[in-house]
Amino acid sequence: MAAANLTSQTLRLPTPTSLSLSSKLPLSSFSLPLPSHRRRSLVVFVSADAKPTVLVAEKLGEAGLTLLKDFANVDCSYNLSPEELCTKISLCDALVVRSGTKVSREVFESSGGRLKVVGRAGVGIDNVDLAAATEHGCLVVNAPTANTVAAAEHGIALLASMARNVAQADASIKAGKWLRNKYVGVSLVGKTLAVLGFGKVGTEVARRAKGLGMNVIAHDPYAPADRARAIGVELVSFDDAIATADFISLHMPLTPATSKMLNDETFAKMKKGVRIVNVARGGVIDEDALVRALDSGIVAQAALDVFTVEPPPKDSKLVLHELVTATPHLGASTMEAQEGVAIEIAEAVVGALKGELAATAVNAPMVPSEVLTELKPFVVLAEKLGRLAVQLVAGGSGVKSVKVTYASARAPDDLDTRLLRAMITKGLIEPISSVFVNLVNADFTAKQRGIRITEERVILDGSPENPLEFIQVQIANVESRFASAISDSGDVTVEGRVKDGVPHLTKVGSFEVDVSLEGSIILCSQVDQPGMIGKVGSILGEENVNVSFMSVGRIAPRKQAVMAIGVDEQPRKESLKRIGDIPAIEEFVFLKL
Ligand SMILES: NC(=O)C1=CN([C@@H]2O[C@H](COP(=O)(O)OP(=O)(O)OC[C@H]3O[C@@H](n4cnc5c(N)ncnc54)[C@H](O)[C@@H]3O)[C@@H](O)[C@H]2O)C=CC1
Ligand SMILES: O=C(O)C(=O)COP(=O)(O)O
Repeated sequence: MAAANLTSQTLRLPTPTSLSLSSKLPLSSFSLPLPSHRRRSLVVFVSADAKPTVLVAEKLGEAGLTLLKDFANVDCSYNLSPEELCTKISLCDALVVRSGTKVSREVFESSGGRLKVVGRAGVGIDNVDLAAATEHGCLVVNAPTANTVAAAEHGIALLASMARNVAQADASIKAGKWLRNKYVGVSLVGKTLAVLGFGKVGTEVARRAKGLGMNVIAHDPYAPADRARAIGVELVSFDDAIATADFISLHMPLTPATSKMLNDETFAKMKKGVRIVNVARGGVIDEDALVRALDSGIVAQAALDVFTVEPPPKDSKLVLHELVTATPHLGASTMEAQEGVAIEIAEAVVGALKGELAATAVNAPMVPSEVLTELKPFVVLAEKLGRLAVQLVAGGSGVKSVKVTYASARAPDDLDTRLLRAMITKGLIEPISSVFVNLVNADFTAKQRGIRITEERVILDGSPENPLEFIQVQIANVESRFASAISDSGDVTVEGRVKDGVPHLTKVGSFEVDVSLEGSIILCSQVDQPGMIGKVGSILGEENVNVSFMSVGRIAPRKQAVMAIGVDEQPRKESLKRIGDIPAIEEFVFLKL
């Protein structure tokens, strides 16, 4: 996830002797104990009571449909027009598509915030507007592995049938002809195949092509050379690949960087008579330039499964070209792949609707479940610290600059802070807006609201058993509703730790306190003196407000102090006024968690 407005740095400090170690919680799933009126999972926000509705907009294998139906109301509506999709989507929590449905910005806008998961039953997500999905807090998941072999096999099928003119010869014999001289082909053995895009499909194509006796080279700026070497493939530059190859097979995703990678200029650098296979995306080739290259003889033949516009126009020069073998985007269309993809996507969509973090998330960080289990109490702490900090800011002072400090005995690489940062952002933004923030849209929402979050790591000495010792949230350049919350650095500051699995507030401004972060909190500031706890406690008792925790932090005996009181119920306005009226109390604030 892009985090353009984030910076981080690392400091090393000794471990404070007073630190208590938090215990690990045994957790089977990831649902956060938020207040019941806003009980939401981290990733998606589907009401626990109602069965979610999943719109399946393209044909999906039966096994996947069964999995979806076990959990949700499933509406299978194929061939919807863009307008029909926009109308239906406002009634759906999840949408499942293949490559034939454009999930545009209008779809997210039309959903009215209800659409929380888009499942792409396949690999390529170029038909989904990922930026719009992220802006709308909608998780996008795909099924990245189940159709790899099918796509690779189709690539090999196209390669071999193109080389031997199978499709053209078949059409000719069916037209009553017997043209043995016209359809003399070329051999594959000993020829050089350049695989462009050495990912899952590209690797499987390379492996199979080697089995056919081809010399395989590959170009992929991001692929590790040792993975290529392991199957006897040499990684080369793009120019070397296209200049050397007798056959070129395309396997990169369609992105702004790969769009029209094959164009007049690059065709001109190819070996005359090269043959091209495309089972990736039509848009990686400039199709008009390919027609020109076929006509001029630079490209001897092309075998295409994918097109810039699908289906291509009936009079497409490319499809009708006699040197072109074409199939209607069949790469993933085997019985086995479709069953596998359907199961893979149904599991991902159901998991996401249940609030689990998806392993195949495209627009959110993937957090392994063991990391989640360990981080869970800190995730709760992070959100609550964000909530407390923002409520301490006086109205009118805009939150623009937030510094988060994570203190841990672990090495920086061992602590993934994306989840914590997202939850702090959620805590900071939700109390002051109507926006729901989740892991998908947290960084985007912060950036959009002009909030710059900087992260700092403090590396503690000592046992790295726990992921974190404390988290501190500081909001700079703001006034506070509670002056004592301003620390020596001039920032609104709150700090918390996890104790026995429960998040605690342990610092407000420069005052050390200790109150568990359950229910709500009253903070009072006064000059330390006997009887204060009793006075406040008895007012709350008379008002039938249950106190869960009380703690006083002070500079020194009988000097300035902050009293933190955890309460289970929200006190009435009058009760709070009575507390404020206690003569020794200089200021007080009620904070909802
Ligand atoms: N025709 C069909 O039915 C199917 C098509 N596909 C398409 O095949 C493509 C590859 O799929 P997978 O191998 O599963 O994805 P993948 O993500 O495993 O591999 C893609 C590879 O392309 C590389 N790449 C990115 N930019 C590149 C560039 N500028 N030049 C060269 N390589 C670049 C990446 O580093 C990555 O290794 C995708 O576009 C996908 O949509 C996949 C399955 C079926
Ligand atoms: O998985 C991919 O990227 C594909 O291109 C397969 O597309 P499909 O699901 O068959 O429409």
